[in-house]
Amino acid sequence: MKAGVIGAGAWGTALAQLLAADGQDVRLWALEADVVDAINGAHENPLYLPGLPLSPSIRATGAMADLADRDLILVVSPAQHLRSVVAQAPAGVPLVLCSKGIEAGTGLLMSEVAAQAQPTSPIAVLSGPTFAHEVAKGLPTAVTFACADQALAEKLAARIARPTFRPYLSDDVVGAEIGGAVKNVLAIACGVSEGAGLGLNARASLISRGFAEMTRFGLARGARAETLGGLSGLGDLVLTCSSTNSRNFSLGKGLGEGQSAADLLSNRRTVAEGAHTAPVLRDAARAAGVEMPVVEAVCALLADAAPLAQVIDALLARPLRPE
Ligand SMILES: NC(=O)C1=CN([C@@H]2O[C@H](COP(=O)(O)OP(=O)(O)OC[C@H]3O[C@@H](n4cnc5c(N)ncnc54)[C@H](O)[C@@H]3O)[C@@H](O)[C@H]2O)C=CC1
Ligand SMILES: O=C(CO)COP(=O)(O)O
Repeated sequence: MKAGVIGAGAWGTALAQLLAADGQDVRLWALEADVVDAINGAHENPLYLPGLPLSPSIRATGAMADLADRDLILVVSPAQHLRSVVAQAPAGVPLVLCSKGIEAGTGLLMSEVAAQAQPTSPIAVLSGPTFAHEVAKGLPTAVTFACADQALAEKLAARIARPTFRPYLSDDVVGAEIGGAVKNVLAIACGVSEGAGLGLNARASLISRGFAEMTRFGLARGARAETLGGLSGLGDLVLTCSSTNSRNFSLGKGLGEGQSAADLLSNRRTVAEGAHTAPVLRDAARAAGVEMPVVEAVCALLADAAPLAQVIDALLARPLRPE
């Protein structure tokens, strides 16, 4: 069994550790040479997953050609870089997409991007409530594992499942992807609420009304309601909207405390996917005639286009309507 992982950020490193925990040969492609050296030398990733000893059976590389002998590849780059890394991956090898987002410029989901970049590679999606550091420590975790081909899904999920890591199978690839992409934007909204001291009632309302937005958008794009209400939708929404362990929630918290989006987004090493997804999602929703007022509010704050008090007042002053 020869798995490869593309992307040695927090999540790619955690997934490599999960796969290698029983001594399996895992090859991990990293962008940064110092990350390659640290993983191969000291068996750690101080840049993206500090403080966690990694299995010596993970071999890091900076050369995509070193993944040529892999029979399964997990793609874990930031969403906006998925096209370029998948284009460099070996052709025809099953790809498990673990990035969460929508491509700027095209409005495509990650599976659609990957299908364009590697048309001969079978594609699956792994998504759900998964803080990287918890998975790397072996804490219990469940995810949605979606693939149009259910026989392949069973085979691949069995390769990835571990005693504390439980994939649930689905054939709703679009649903799994939309949940993961939209919840990042809603997590920014919940962070804003926290930073501005709006209280727990406000947060619960944002989660519920945000879930209504996710459902409306997902159904319009062909997702199934039960997928959106599952691990990759509601499950991940609840996780990411509740903790400063989430980069998206933390970004929102900064906004809610009055910091500017420009300052919060400049020079960050780690990715807050919701900031990239928000404007693309807003445009896609508008084009589809789907109302997403919470997403619109997040976009206004990210663009530093309106004062926080005005954005909050506008959300609360919307016309009364049936739930
Ligand atoms: N961290 C987490 O707990 C989870 C993250 N994810 C998703 O995984 C994806 C990757 O996130 P993380 O591993 O957290 O990243 P991270 O924020 O820990 O690290 C940033 C990553 O971006 C890479 N990068 C920067 N510029 C790049 C370029 N030009 N081309 C390719 N890669 C580049 C860096 O090498 C690094 O691997 C995101 O879509 C995220 O939403 C999904 C589930 C959990
Ligand atoms: O996707 C995640 C957990 O499932 C990680 O969330 P953040 O990217 O907001 O840290």
